[in-house]
Amino acid sequence: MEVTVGTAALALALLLLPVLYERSGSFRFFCKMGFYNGWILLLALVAIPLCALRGRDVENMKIIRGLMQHVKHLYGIRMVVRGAQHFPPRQPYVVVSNHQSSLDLLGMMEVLPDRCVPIAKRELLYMGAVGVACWLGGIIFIDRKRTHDAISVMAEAAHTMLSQDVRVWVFPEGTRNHSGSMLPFKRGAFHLAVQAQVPVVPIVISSYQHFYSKRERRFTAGQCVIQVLPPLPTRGLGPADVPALTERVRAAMLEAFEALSAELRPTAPPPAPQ
Ligand SMILES: CCCCCCCCCCCCCC(=O)SCCNC(=O)CCNC(=O)[C@H](O)C(C)(C)COP(=O)(O)OP(=O)(O)OC[C@H]1O[C@@H](n2cnc3c(N)ncnc32)[C@H](O)[C@@H]1OP(=O)(O)O
Ligand SMILES: CCCCCCCC/C=C\CCCCCCCC(=O)OC[C@@H](O)COP(=O)(O)O
Repeated sequence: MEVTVGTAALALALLLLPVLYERSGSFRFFCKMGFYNGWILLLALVAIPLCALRGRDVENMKIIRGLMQHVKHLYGIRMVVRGAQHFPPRQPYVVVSNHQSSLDLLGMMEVLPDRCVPIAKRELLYMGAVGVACWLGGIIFIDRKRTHDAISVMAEAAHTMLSQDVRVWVFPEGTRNHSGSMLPFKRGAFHLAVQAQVPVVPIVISSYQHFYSKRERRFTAGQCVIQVLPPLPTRGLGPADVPALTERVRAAMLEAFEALSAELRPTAPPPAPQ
């Protein structure tokens, strides 16, 4: 008897889920984000055995990129890449991009150059299969609570970039930023570029505000532009030039971000007839 009541309650709950999904924006938002994380976890489980054949190797980022590229279609996000010709063809460089949300992974995987690894917070390593896949992909981990250690990891990365022909992707805001603008930039990426004497390639991912907002629990289909800006050379620059370089790059990115926001902002609906 108890089992029957339990089964009936479960069946009713399952029947109600689609109704709830249809009616409640918040519920839809949590489902979509939950599925996003769950799907990436599943993809990581697929990636691990494929990547393990090579061991920890930046070439594995091609496998991770390939596995991730369909995810935008599941969410109806149309991605347009502009300025891809700005990527220097055959040399190491440091990519810097704005960081709005974990959805940035989709934009990153859309344009991630070959032999390019992100710098990520150490906590990602502990996310089960995702952490293992990231480790196998050669992602560089830093402990944000230990500035000195983070700086020595970056100094090591400067050597690896040159000796093993590796590119590095950094989110210079240092954390996700939902504000619809850009936080001040931390200087690690720019020290890295100057130490390795390689160019900085800024990438701007347009605002998600018109289709995604964590605060408003809104997540619909939408369009996103990923704009690659012209690279800035660092040859001949030293540590003293880093603050000015950081500000120059941030100003260029902010200008592009605002131009894209204005371009993509949905136009107001025409006034209703009187
Ligand atoms: C299929 C499965 C798929 C799985 C998904 C896979 C994809 C996963 C993708 C994951 C994506 C995940 C994405 C993520 O996880 S994003 C989060 C992690 N990323 C970052 O934090 C990167 C940006 N942060 C920085 O660059 C910071 O500066 C660091 C972390 C380095 C230090 O930060 P901290 O806050 O501790 O200190 P500070 O910035 O106040 O700096 C202190 C002083 O040191 C100077 N300084 C800094 N650096 C260097 C240097 N190298 N050489 C010499 N000096 C250096 C600096 O100028 C300053 O001096 P001054 O200027 O005040 O005099
Ligand atoms: C054994 C433990 C199992 C735990 C399982 C957890 C499963 C999680 C599954 C998938 C997570 C997919 C998203 C991973 C990539 C997110 C990258 C990201 O955006 O990191 C945030 C970081 O840039 C800034 O961090 P904060 O904004 O400072 O915070």
